[in-house]
Parts: sequence; C-alpha cells; structure tokens
Amino acid sequence: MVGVGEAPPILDFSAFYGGDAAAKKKLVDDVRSCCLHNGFFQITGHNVPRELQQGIMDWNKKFFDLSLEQKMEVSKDTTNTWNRGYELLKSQILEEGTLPELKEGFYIGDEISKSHPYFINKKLNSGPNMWPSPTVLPDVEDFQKTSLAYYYQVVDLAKDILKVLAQTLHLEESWFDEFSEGAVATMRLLHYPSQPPDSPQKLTRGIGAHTDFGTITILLQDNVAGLQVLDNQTKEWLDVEPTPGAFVVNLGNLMMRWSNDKYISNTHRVINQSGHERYSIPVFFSGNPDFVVECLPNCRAEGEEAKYAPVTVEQAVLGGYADSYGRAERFKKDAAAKASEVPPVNGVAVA
Ligand SMILES: O=C(O)CCC(=O)C(=O)O
Ligand SMILES: [Fe+2]
Repeated sequence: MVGVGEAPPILDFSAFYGGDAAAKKKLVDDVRSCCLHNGFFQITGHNVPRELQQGIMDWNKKFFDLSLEQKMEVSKDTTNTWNRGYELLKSQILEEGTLPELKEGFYIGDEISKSHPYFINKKLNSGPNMWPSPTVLPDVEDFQKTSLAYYYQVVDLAKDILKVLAQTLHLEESWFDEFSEGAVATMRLLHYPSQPPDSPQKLTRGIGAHTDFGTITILLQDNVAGLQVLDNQTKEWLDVEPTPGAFVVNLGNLMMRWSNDKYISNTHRVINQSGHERYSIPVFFSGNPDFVVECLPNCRAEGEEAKYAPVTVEQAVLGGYADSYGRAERFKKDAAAKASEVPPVNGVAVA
C-alpha cells in the first residue's frame, strides 16, 4: 500500500514478465493503490536496457549542446505542423501566473512518412521527424537510431503497463489492446538550465504545475532532482527521487477521464535549483487517435452516470495543448506590448 504523503514508490515490474502469480498479484495491487492515490509510481525490472537509456540521455545532452542557430534549423514552430523538432526555451506556461518555463525541448515520434494515412489525414502529431542535418551533427544517424530504438521500446513498455492497469480494474489483460493498436506517442528530450540565482523564486519554473494530457507518461530522469508531485491529500510537494535505471510512470488526464475520475492524473512540476543542468525524457502515450474513450468498466457503481461524454483520443489530447501554449503566447504578446510602449507625445499615446 502507498501511504498518504509518501513519495511515489519504486515497484519491481519484472513480476509482470515472470511466472510467480503471487508477485504478479502484488504488483497489480501496488499499481492500483498508486493509481487511486497520486497516479505516480516508479518502475525497475522493465525490459528497456540500461545502455539504451544511457545512449538516449547522452544524445539528449549532445543535441542541446548545439548552437541556438543550429537547433532552430529544426524548429518545431517553423518547419512543420505535426509537433516534431526543437522547442525554444520559454515556449510554454503550464501554470497560470508563473513566468515562461526554463526548459527547451526536442520532440520525436514514430517515423511516419508523408504517404502514411495518419499523415494524409492529419492525425494527432503524425509525420516525419525533424533531424538535424549531417553538416550540423555528423553522427546524426546514430541519434536517429538510438532515438527510435528507445522510442519503440518505451512504447512497448507502455503497452505492458496498460496490461497491468487492465488487471487493476479486474479486466482481461488484453483489454487495452485495440486502443494501443496504431497508438500515437510523443517523446520529448528536455533540458532544464539551472535556475539563475536572481530569478524570482516564487514564479520561476522548469515546468509549471500541470497534469499530463495523454493516457500514461513514462519518464526517464538523469541524476539531477527537481521533479515534484503534489500529494493529493496533504497538498504537499513530494520529490520524485532520480533512481538509476528506473522509469517514472504517471497517469494522464485521458486515463482519469476514462476511469470516471477513479484513477488520478496528478499535478506535478519541475523546479531546478540544483545548480546543475537537468535532462529528462518523457514519452507521452496517447493511444489510437480515433479510439473513442468512454467510461471504463468497473469505474462507476451500478446505475451511476458516467461523468464525461465519449471523446476520441485525438480530441482529448489536442484540447490540453491549446490551453498551455495559448498562455505562453499571450504572456509574450503582453510583454512585447509593454516593451514597445512609448511615452505619450503631446498627450497622445503612440504604440
Ligand atoms: O522533466 C520532468 O521530470 C517532467 C516533465 C513533465 O512533467 C512533462 O514533460 O510533462
Ligand atoms: Fe508532465
């Protein structure tokens, strides 16, 4: 059992792959308890090799070491409309009232060609990845290979975690298979510069308090702390300790909605006051974009209404994005308007 006010526990996921029924049942019970409480846990004993985790983390650092000009060649905002490539520092504000976030990102997903039906039909985050050119990054081929190998392994892990989640709801292990078929997932390499000592403590965020929009998120942290989850009951921030080789797993808003709010998609944030650069890699597993999400079995009492109308995966995830990026855009426009304010001439303001 996970106690109130306790940090997300580290669970040994190898029980899922083994033949020990009692260990498997304990894993399912522990995962259920986390889903009901804070929607966060860490796992070791998964099948993603340590060398691959290390390999992608090394590439994370190497990519952000490129110059701004080189990174902007693969800008997410100017080179494509399907959410791939580089995202500038201070592009997002996830927590209303805080400053634009001290993080930069690089978005990678399934390698979807322009002839793929998902690209043709403009499905959620679907299209070719944006890789730096070999003149900028001579061993870009290894960057691609490592990224995609890692991505596919973590997507497979997400499907295994969903098998455990099905069991936590007393459903067949295969319950989420159709939803997972043709799933969209997005991974982002993240770099959080250390917060400058003179930046306002109360307003500075690596990533502001938010919940994730998708179904489940699988996150790799390096060894620099900074991720915190808000305890649902005590309302205190709990540190999610970096643990070598472990993944942090958390439920997103889609899973919360799907479970009729029985399972929790919880608020979390990153504040990097460590004095070191922090790197992390979340993979957001959304699911098949056309799959219709409608109250899961065993998530409401007999006769009780579902709280939410059915929605497709795509509709649900896109709604979340619009809010957070809109806030950063408005903040920047307001700041630019203020900066360009010129003192009134003859009593008439000129803008
Ligand atoms: O970097 C982290 O540890 C958390 C990232 C995160 O919460 C997100 O990208 O949604
Ligand atoms: Fe998050």
